[in-house]
Amino acid sequence: MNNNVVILLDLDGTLTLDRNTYSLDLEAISEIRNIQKLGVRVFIVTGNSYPVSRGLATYLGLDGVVAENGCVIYFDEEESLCKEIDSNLVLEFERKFNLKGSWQNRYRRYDFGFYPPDLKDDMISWANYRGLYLKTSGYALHLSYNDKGKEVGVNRLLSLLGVDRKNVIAIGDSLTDIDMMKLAAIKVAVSNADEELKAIANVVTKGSSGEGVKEYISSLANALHGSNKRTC
Ligand SMILES: O=C(O)COP(=O)(O)O
Ligand SMILES: [Mg+2]
Repeated sequence: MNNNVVILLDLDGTLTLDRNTYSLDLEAISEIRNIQKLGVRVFIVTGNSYPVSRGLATYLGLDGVVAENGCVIYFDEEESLCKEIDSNLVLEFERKFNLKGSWQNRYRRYDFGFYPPDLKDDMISWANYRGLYLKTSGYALHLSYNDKGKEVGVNRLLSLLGVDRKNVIAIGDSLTDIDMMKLAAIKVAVSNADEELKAIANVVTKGSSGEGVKEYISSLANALHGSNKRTC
């Protein structure tokens, strides 16, 4: 059994049917179930809030989560890793740039989401002047004190897991996945991913979003099946 391979899986735009929907790709989830039977552990690594991410991981039978773009992790225990943003500052940003706050913001403490997702220079300047950082996932703008994004939570998770980086696979679709790719030996971008992510990936799937996840995980399962047969 291969119990030291870890998959870090982005959610929106990766495990979903496409980058313009929140509907999950059920065939990709079925492939995840199969590869977990081979001892591979799968974690959701997302910009979504902790309750949403942990709830989803629980019901999908995944091994844990990194939520709020790296600021909260759950693996056996919950850990918070970033500086909280004062709610008045969140409101000031939302009003100043006439944005719509994510419905999940009431469940967030460190990384807040806003729509539309388009980054503007004046927003970045406003944020940086206050020691804050602004990123876009393509789904939403994200404001936080964490400049390293998902890398912060993934770094902590991997140290808790004690896995070697060579056994870490990361799969994503957007700019906010670039940070976590630094900690993975295999960097997978789905075919409809942002160009900047594809540029640093060492695998680009043929399929888009969930189709790409299904394609990659199915090929990985076949490879692990083959290696398990050889070692029996
Ligand atoms: O929360 C978002 O904006 C997108 O979430 P993701 O990191 O799962 O793509
Ligand atoms: Mg995404």
